[in-house]
Amino acid sequence: MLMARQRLPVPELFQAALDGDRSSLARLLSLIERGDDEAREIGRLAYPRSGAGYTVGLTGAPGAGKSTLTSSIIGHLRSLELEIAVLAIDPSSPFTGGAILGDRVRMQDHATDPGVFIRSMATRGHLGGLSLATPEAVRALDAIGRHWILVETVGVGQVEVEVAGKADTTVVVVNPGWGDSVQANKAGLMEIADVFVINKADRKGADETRRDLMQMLDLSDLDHDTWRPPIVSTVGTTGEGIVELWDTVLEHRAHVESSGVLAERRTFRLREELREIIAQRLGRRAREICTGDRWDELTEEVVARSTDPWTAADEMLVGLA
Ligand SMILES: Nc1nc2c(ncn2[C@@H]2O[C@H](COP(=O)(O)OP(=O)(O)OP(=O)(O)O)[C@@H](O)[C@H]2O)c(=O)[nH]1
Repeated sequence: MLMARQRLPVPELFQAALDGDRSSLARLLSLIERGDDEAREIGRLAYPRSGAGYTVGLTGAPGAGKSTLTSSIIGHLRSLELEIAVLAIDPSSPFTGGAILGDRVRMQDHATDPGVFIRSMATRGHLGGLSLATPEAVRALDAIGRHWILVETVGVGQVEVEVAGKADTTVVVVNPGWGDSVQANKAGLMEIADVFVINKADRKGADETRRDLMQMLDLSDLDHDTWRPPIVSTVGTTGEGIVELWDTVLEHRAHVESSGVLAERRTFRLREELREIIAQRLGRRAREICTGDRWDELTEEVVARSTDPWTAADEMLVGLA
């Protein structure tokens, strides 16, 4: 049965996922992660069916408690009888699927609940891959009817912040005494945060952290006229503050929907994605045309200084048309 499913053509796999088959959905996401022709085929099938879903990004330094919080959020949404999908993105890891999930024991609490779909995605060695694979995976989940999609990214580096910042609502998780762990990218986190969470609020220093954040928001030159990121305190391990956190996410959603900010953000993101698709295709074309006799000759001419790299590139680029 498993082998048969592995070999199913994409349209049938997609239909099986639409009919609720979880392993077909998992397989679709693996193909998306791989990023070859089948991924594009899935993209074409998913796109017209997507659009109703809403993504909530969760990011923060390793160990900030993202998985614990995600698990509590899942519990809350399930108590409201909502279905949910979680994508755990790890840009720095070459591992995928089960490898990371194995560590996410807390999330495993929900592993047998059909209303919850959890999946890890990694770079598979090419960093650019995730920037295209993540929105594609979100659309596939959206298309099969998961309308709440949580995207958790591990880490606070540039790539993680970029991936997290592409959600409809972005939640940045910090801890008491957070300063040092995220020093390198405080500005980046400030820029993407729609909601701040001080998790581990049971530890000392939570009040100072709140004051720090308030001060940073006061000093920030970001446009907070219509929405100033609220700060919510949580204790992920007990679930304290989770309802307030979720209500704040809902408030933010209502704000971006009614103000037109959501439509603007989505248009911007799609434009960026389109640019990225074109850049990747042009990159591939470039590799294709940079072979053969004329390429070898031109390289030699550049080495011999009988021509310069720019003139040589101009000649090769004629082949791109
Ligand atoms: N005291 C306290 N501990 C917490 C709280 N939330 C999470 N923890 C603990 O913090 C540790 C890290 O939590 P995780 O949820 O694994 O953190 P994470 O951010 O997902 O970590 P990575 O996946 O490694 O990035 C675990 O031992 C949790 O039990 C909290 O509110 N208070």
